[in-house]
Formats: sequence, C-alpha cells, structure tokens
Amino acid sequence: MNREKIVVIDFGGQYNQLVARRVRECNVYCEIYSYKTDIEKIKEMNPKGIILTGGPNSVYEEGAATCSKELFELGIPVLGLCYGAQLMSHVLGGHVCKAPVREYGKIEVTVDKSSKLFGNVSEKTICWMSHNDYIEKEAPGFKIIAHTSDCPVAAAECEEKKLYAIQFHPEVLHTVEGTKMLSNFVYEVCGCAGDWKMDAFVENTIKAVREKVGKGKVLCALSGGVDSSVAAVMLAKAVGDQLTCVFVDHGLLRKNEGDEVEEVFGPNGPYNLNFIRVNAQERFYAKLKGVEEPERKRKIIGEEFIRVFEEEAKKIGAVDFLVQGTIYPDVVESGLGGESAVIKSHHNVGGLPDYVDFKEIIEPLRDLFKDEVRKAGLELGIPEKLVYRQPFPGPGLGIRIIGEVTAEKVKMVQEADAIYREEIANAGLDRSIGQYFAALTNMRSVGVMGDERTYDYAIALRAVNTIDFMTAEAAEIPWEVLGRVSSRIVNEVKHVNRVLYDCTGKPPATIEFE
Ligand SMILES: Nc1ncnc2c1ncn2[C@@H]1O[C@H](COP(=O)(O)OP(=O)(O)OP(=O)(O)O)[C@@H](O)[C@H]1O
Ligand SMILES: O=c1[nH]c(=O)c2[nH+]cn([C@@H]3O[C@H](COP(=O)(O)O)[C@@H](O)[C@H]3O)c2[nH]1
Ligand SMILES: NC(=O)CC[C@H](N)C(=O)O
Ligand SMILES: [Mg+2]
Repeated sequence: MNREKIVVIDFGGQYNQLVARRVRECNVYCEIYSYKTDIEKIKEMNPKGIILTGGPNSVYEEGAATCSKELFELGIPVLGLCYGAQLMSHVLGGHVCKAPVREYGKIEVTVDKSSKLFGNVSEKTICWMSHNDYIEKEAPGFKIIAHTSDCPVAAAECEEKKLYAIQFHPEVLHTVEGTKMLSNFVYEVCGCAGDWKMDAFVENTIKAVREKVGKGKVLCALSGGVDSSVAAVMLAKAVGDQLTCVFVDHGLLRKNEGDEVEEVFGPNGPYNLNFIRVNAQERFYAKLKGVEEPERKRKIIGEEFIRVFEEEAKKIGAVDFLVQGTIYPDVVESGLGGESAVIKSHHNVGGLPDYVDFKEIIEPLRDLFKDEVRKAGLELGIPEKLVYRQPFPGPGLGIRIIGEVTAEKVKMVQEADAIYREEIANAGLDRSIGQYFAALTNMRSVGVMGDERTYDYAIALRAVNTIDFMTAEAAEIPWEVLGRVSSRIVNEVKHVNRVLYDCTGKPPATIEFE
C-alpha cells in the first residue's frame, strides 16, 4: 500500500511510542525505527517527514547514538525532539553541552509565532521539559524560535531546509499545545494529506487479506479479547467460512471466562463463525510444573498455544494461515520495534517458538495501537461492550501468579479476582478504570483468624488508568471499596490472609506482575 508515512527514528527515549501515537492521532500513519536503521532503507520508504526522538545519551559523549549528516540533506523535513534536537544541532555544527540549569517538568516557553511550527500556538505556552544538556549555540543557518528563562534555544528552525529542533517534548500531554505543534509539523511543514483513517484501514485490510488468502483455509486464534475479536470479525468479512476460530482454555482464564467467550462466539452467539473451544488445562499445567522464571513461563505458554493451534489445524486439514490479534505495543515491548529493550516477551510475538507449522502468520492489526484497534472494532460494527473490554493477557493468570503455577493457586487468584471485579462493578467503576485485576503474590505471612494463627498467601490488587497501556498510573479507588474487597477476599478465599494494593505506576512497574 502506498500510504503517506512519517518515520520516527528512535534514540531510546521513554516517550517514543507516544510520538508515534500522537502523529497517528493527526491521521498520519507513522512507524518507529531504530537509529541503527540503514539510511538507504529510510530513503526507500520515501517518508513525508522524519522525527528524531529523545534519548538517554549526551551527543558529546563517546559512543552516543548518532545519525549521519546525510539524513538532513535528503530534502525530507526533519523534526528533532530533545535528544533528537541536540543531535541535529550537533551534527550540523551547533554546540551542545551540559546545561548550567537542568530543566525538568512543566516549564513556560515563549515561542515565535511566525514559525510554521507555532502559528496557532499561544505565545507563552506550558511545555514538558526533561533535559540536562542544552543547545548552547544553534547550528549555522538556524534561527531561534523558542526560549525559556533557563534555556536560550528551546526550539530552532532552518525553514529553507525544513529542519526543526525542539528541546521539549510535544508528545507528552503535559505539553499543553504539543499536539498542535506535531500537527503543524506533519501538515504545514511536511504537507501530509492525512490519509490514515480507520474506515479506510478496515476496508483496505479486508481487501488485502482476501487477496492473500485466496481459496485457502485460515485458523484464527481467538481469545474473546478485544484484539482477536476485531481480527476474527475482520477475517470473517474477508474470507467467510474459510475461517475457523480456535479458542484455547488453558486453565489460566478468569473465573467463568471460558463459558462467557463460548456464549459470544459459539454456535448460539450472534456471530456466524466456525468456533472450536479446546480445553487444554492439563497440558498447560503439566508444562508449567516447577517453572518459576517469568520469561520461561511466557515462552512455555506461547509455544503450547502454537502446538494446540497446529493440532487443530491438522484436524481441519490443509490450513495454510494462522491469524493472531497481535498489536503494535506487543511488537515493541517484545523488543522488535525501534530501540526498546525487551521488557517482556508477549506470548504471541517474542514468546513464539522458532518453528511454527503454518505457511504464514497473518496479523492484520500488527501496526495498530489499542485505541486504534477499538476504533476499527466500532467501524466493523462490534458492540461497544466488547470493544471497550479491559485487556486480558494471553498467558492469563499464568503471569498473575508470581512463581510456580499450580491448579490450587489458579483457583485462589480466580476467586479473588472475581470478587474484586464484582465489587468494582457494584461501585460503578468498571468503565472508568483502564485495567484492574488481582494477582497472587508468592509471599506468605502470618495472620490470625478465629483466634488461630494462619500462615497464608497475600493477594495483590492492581488497578491502573492508561490510554495506551505503554504508561499507566495507579487508579485511586475509594478506601471503602478496597475495604470491602479485602474483607470479602480473606473471608471467601481459602489460604489468603492478607490483601495489598499496588500503587506503583508504569514506569517504573509494569501493569502485569511478570
Ligand atoms: N485463550 C486464547 N485462545 C486463543 N488465542 C489466544 C488466547 N489468548 C490469546 N490468544 C491469541 O494471542 C493474541 C494476543 O493476545 P492479547 O491478549 O494481546 O489480545 P486479545 O486477547 O485478542 O485482546 P486483549 O488485549 O483485549 O486481551 C490474541 O489476539 C489471540 O490471537
Ligand atoms: O496478550 C498479551 N500477551 C502478553 O504476553 C502480555 N503481557 C502483558 N500484556 C498486556 O499488555 C499491557 C501492558 O502490560 P505490561 O505493563 O505488564 O507490559 C497490559 O494490558 C497487559 O495485560 C499482554 N498481553
Ligand atoms: N530526554 C532527552 O532526550 C534527554 C537528552 C539529553 N540526554 C539531555 O539530558 O539533555
Ligand atoms: Mg487477551
């Protein structure tokens, strides 16, 4: 497909996924690549613009992440953000050094409204800063277009070459007019038309999948979650009954979830799908016996999923394609996009075994962020209730039980989680919290119940608010609700004598515990 594209070059900063999301919110497609990507490859993509992200290095250090001068001579507009701005200045002959005053947090910036970047921005505007170094002297040919009381070059431009350097972070929502600035870059500077729209995406993807599959048979890994439900409905539109959906109950689902998924997607539900439910508890538990290390658990579950799909495909016969509901953050967090470190191997990406017995894996949503998947779902006519479900990770309770997984522990966390979800719904909070669940810590501690000493497990409750699941804040749940949940859990769930509330954000924690 020949859609217009912005390329984001990743220097390892923590907000880099956000840069891509914000650009897409402007209806312009964009992708993230590592700074190590060959410049020839970037030229081949023929992007409308390039954005250089922030990063942890200092440009003047030995071995700092860098880019070639040629990048600025391609005639393609470039926007450097923070480290990217410093790098642009450094490579083009400006001077970057340690700043006398480090800026961190919300800072008032004065901008030059005659710049294309700031035309519709207030002259004094609050921006998010996070830097120790600064551009002491802009590169030759550049003009200063913003400053703060401590930072003489908060932004600079070379209008003629369409090069822009910004010291702050327009991608972070704390930068009040950041989206306007990014929008100005992609529309006013790069001249994008804004062709990234969900209706077109859905239509084009259905067409492309139909062409690829031809008369072949397709198996879709369906969890009942948002991503694979959207993928399944899309595939059904593309190839009709050449599609079979396989739902695996691996014994690590939430309480009653298996039956609920079957109700929606099974023969009595509203979707006319070939649906197979595989009850595979025993084999997953057997493979996980004695395994404590999180990444190994993830890989074991990822591999076992595939083995089940392969077996089902053999029973159907002549299945060439496996469809998964993989989305962009799964890819990035598994260490396969940009410069991100492997945070955790998502079972469907980094956790995949080396050999998979299908001719091809189709992932129609691989380029989308979660909020875009939801839009695609609505576009396909999937009910809001399903589209706005909270996500549930494929490895399921396997990564919500710290340490070894046993049937007994699964039962404990299922019961505790069901109580938690029920009380959250009773309190009317289920639509407002992004994701919430109970996890079983591997910690036992002393308690007293009915005058007797107990030595039992602690359940941790987690609830986070997030837009994109890449960063998150702990949700503030009324004390009264937490109190009710905790007393019900210790009363109703055997072998739990303590309930903890996790109030860490992401970063530094992740949403899941493993
Ligand atoms: N129990 C399962 N049975 C079959 N396929 C599964 C199962 N769990 C996960 N998968 C596959 O792995 C993919 C990734 O799982 P993931 O949890 O990220 O997505 P999802 O379940 O579709 O959506 P959500 O993120 O909303 O839970 C799914 O899209 C699906 O293809
Ligand atoms: O399908 C999935 N397979 C996985 O292996 C996996 N790990 C995390 N998650 C979900 O991703 C989001 C971010 O989670 P973390 O902050 O724990 O990385 C949260 O929504 C998690 O529930 C997964 N989903
Ligand atoms: N956030 C950043 O990109 C920081 C860039 C550089 N390391 C500085 O401290 O100035
Ligand atoms: Mg899921």
